[in-house]
Amino acid sequence: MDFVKAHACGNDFLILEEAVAQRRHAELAKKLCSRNTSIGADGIEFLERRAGGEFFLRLFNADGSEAELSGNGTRCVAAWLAQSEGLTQVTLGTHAGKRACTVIEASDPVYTIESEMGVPRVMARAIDLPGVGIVEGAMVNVGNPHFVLFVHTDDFSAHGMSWQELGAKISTDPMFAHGTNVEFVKVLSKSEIEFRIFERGCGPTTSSGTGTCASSSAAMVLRGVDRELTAIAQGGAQRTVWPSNQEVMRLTGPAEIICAGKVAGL
Ligand SMILES: N[C@@H](CCC[C@H](N)C(=O)O)C(=O)O
Repeated sequence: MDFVKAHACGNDFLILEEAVAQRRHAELAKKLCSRNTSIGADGIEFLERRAGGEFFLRLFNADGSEAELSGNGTRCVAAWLAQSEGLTQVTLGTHAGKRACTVIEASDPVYTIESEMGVPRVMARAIDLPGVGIVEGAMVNVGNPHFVLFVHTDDFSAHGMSWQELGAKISTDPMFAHGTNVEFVKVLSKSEIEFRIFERGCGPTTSSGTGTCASSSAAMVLRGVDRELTAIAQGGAQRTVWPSNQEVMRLTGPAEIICAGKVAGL
């Protein structure tokens, strides 16, 4: 079975052709994303080639759960199609709708790509978390679900817990029927935020495309920061542009093709 591995600011993905999955998506994700016993990744993008040259992506997290989309994963696939097929503009279907990607700089194997990420929906919300109490934040939908908290601590801790510990609790709390991604956001200035990510289905990651959009849109709507932002995660910075609440957000960041190979025994 052929695979490609790519990453965007350390958020890493395997890319497999949908045709090889044969309904084993969840099983393959759990197996191949394992970092000690297989290739290792935060998720798998299954790339389906449809009639008329259209593409469709199904994203499975490392725990085998299926998500609506990934921002970084989508960009990794766009980078792969740029490298392997010379496509500099590509629209990729996802369960959250189509995402148009444009290569704005190619320095193989690193591609800088701008993606249209849909219209974020931001709703301020306080949740009552068992054993923790009331947690103020925002539910944000950018195609997939996010809960964004604003923090002021140096280490992104909140409510007396590390962000990893609190992120795990929020991500799996039953009030989120389908689970949620969680971001801990610090506003550094009108034009810059820094954040940490606890991802539904894989835990802490060094970057997230949808997490970048969720954190940025929450900061724009609820903290009045600029509509063009630099959003810094542990794996690097991405840029977001959101002219108004009704418009599509654009996300720009890198994606790097790491390797391609064959999985033994499959
Ligand atoms: N890292 C991704 C998001 C992947 C999906 C997420 N874990 C979910 O379950 O919604 C990104 O870059 O957006």
